[in-house]
Amino acid sequence: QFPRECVTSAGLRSGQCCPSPTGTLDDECGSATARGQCVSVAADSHRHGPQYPHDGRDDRERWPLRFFNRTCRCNGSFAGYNCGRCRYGLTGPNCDQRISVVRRNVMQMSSAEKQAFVNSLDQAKRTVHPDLVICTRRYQEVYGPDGNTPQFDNVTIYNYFVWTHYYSVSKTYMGAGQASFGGVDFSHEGPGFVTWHRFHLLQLERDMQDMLGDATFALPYWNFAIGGSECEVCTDDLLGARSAFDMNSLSPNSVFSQWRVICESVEDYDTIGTICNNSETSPIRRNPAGNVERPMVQRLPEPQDVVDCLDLKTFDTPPYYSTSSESFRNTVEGYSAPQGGYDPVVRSLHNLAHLFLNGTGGQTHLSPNDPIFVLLHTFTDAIFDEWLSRHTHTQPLPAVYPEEDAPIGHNRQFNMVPFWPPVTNAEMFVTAPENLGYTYEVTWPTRPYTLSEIITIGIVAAVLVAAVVSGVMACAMRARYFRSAEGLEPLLGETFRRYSDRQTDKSQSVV
Ligand SMILES: O=C(O)c1cc2cc(O)c(O)cc2[nH]1
Repeated sequence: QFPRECVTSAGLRSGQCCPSPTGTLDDECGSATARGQCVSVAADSHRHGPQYPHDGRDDRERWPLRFFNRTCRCNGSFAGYNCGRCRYGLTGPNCDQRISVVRRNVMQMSSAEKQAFVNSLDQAKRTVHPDLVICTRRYQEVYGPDGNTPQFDNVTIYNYFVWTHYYSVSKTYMGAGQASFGGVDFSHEGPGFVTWHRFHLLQLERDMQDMLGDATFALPYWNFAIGGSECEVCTDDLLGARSAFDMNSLSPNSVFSQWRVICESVEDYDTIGTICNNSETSPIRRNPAGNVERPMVQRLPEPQDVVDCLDLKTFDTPPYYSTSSESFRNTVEGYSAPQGGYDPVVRSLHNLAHLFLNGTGGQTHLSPNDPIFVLLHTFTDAIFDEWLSRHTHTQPLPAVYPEEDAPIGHNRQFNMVPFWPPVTNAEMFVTAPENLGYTYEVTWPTRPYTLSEIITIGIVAAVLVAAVVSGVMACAMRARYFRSAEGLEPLLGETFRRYSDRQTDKSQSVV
């Protein structure tokens, strides 16, 4: 959420977070080397949708203005909270070398690659984030009981990934004894669903690249649209098999059975207004296809669902919410049928994959605690990127992304909560290979042919075959003709000569 060096009492009171990449004076945002400068934060001021009627009550409104109003703006290829890093897809001291980050199907990785990925996730679960810390109190209480002890915690790289998701979905605290307001979600049920989760993954990938010292490290994906009720990534060489002792737990042979979740105490957050911190509590729970009360979520999405969803032409439709129809976003998110029609009982694609997991991964405030979340969302992001590349030749970007009237947090220029430095939905609404430096190695399922297409193909094929056959026959006859004309067919020539000779002899004898 915020750089460690900004959350001192003085830093918070100044409202400015413009550190120097070299740690020297007079070098805010690397201004001494023209990397960037300290500027006022631009926060979205367009009207948001009617779902949130409590303006003024939530720290996340007009993010991040409740905490900071000045931040670094980096020049050219530089990026990061102090402009000490490079934009996505670039590396080197001057950020002028291209790098390629290729996200691959986890099922096509070698055993050694799978093992390396599992180990790197486990390392991220144990490594304290080098730069960022999380707030553990609402802004009203953030200076601590004595007014001079800022309430922030260190957090590990993976737990930061979990915490940011929790913070974005948590309810609005309405005061002691009042019910918290749940009709708010800064990362789901709106157009920002795809952009928010895209940045969420990029942040984790970047943090893991830094942790590993490998700028090409790429998060893999799980193609969950394979139908059936088997969780193919739930094996001990990947995300953990089912425990033989407890249907809802992970096998002790998986390192993930040792993981403990954060952000479980929702009751406290919602009733006494606390915020999740880095404290780990219970193990991950998962029981794929085991929700007997909801048979509809016992099967994974089908390949055809991806085909149908990618065919939808409109990015999002009013009210830009979980009730939108004919919206690509609401369909890939999974509140609509794969063909786009909204139906309140339907769960498809991304939502269906979450609910299929049936446990930690199926509850929004907890779901990233189960590392399957990473693979599920890289695939969701791959579908989003494929949609962008197929549909934006005809529609200009970012104009198809709503500028106003989306649910709070989801307007085009809204800074996505709770990321730092501020990053808007619009900045993630771009094709990944050209703008964000990563690609997916993926083959998309294709639509089966319709009856009229099959008939047309049959007719065209028959005409082609007839044309080829008649062409071949014509050539053969011509060849034969030329050979005979050149006297190259002695037998026929002989027969013909003898016959004509006989005719000649006959006519001579008559005469
Ligand atoms: O009920 C749903 O549709 C549902 C559950 C769930 C969990 C999760 O972590 C998400 O990110 C989305 C989601 N949707």
